[in-house]
Amino acid sequence: MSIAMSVSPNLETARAVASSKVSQDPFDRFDTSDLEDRLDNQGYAVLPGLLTHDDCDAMVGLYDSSDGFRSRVVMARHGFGRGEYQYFAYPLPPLVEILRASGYRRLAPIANRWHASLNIDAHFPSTHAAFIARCHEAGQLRPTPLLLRYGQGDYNCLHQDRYGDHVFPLQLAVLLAEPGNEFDGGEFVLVEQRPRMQSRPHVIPLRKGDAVVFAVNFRPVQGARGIYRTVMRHGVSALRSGRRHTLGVIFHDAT
Ligand SMILES: O=C(O)CCC(=O)C(=O)O
Ligand SMILES: [Fe+2]
Repeated sequence: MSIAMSVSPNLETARAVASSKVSQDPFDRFDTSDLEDRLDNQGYAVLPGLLTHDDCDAMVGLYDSSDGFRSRVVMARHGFGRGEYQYFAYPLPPLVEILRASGYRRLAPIANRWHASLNIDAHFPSTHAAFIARCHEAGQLRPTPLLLRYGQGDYNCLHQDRYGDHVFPLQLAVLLAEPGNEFDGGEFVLVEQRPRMQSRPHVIPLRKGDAVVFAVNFRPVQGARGIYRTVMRHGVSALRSGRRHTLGVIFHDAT
C-alpha cells in the first residue's frame, strides 16, 4: 500500500484545502478603522466569519497529521489547564501564513500607536517579514502559530503568550468549531487587571470561523489624568461537552 493510500480521506482533503493557494485575503472584508476603535476602547475586537466553515474544517483536519508541527503540548503536564495544542513548523500552511502576514500589516500601526502612547520605545516595522527577521536575529526562531484541541472538561488557564523579549502586543485566535452544536461551554475569556482596582472579566461570544483580536500582555487606557496600562490575560472556560478547536496566531516567534 502506498503511503498516500494509508492517509485517511479526511486528512487528504484537509491537507489539500489548507495547503491550496489562498486567493482572498480574509481581512479584506473588514474596516481597519472600526477594528482600531474597538481595540482602543476595549482591548479586543471580534471579526465575525474571518474564516469560512470549510477553512475551519480543513484546519481542524490538520491536527491529526503526523507532520507540519514542531511540538505538541499536553496542558495538564505543565499546569496550563487541560487539553492539548500543537505548534506549527515552518513553512506554515498558506492560510496561516496569510493570516499572520496580513494581520500583522493591519495591526502594526495600532501596535505602534499603543506603544507611543505608553512611551515604549519598540517600533514595529510595516511588514511581518521585517519583524520576524528581528525576532530571528534575537534568537526567537521557532514559529508560534498553533492549533488547540479541547474535549469535555478541558480548559485553558489565564495566560499571556510572550515568548521572548520581542513581543508584538496583539494576537488573533479563530474559533474552528460551532458552539451549541460541536461543543458547549468553552468560552473565550479575557481578564483585565487595572492598577489599584479589581480585575474585570470579558467573556467573548464567538461562532465558528469568528476571530478575536486581543492584547497579548497590556493595553493603554485613557484615564482622567492621562493614559495608563492594564494587564491582559486570556483563557478558556471548561467545556461541558463536545470538542473545540482553535487556531492561534501569535506574531512574534519563540526562543
Ligand atoms: O482556545 C482558545 O480560544 C484560546 C487559544 C489561545 O490561548 C491562543 O490562541 O493563544
Ligand atoms: Fe494563548
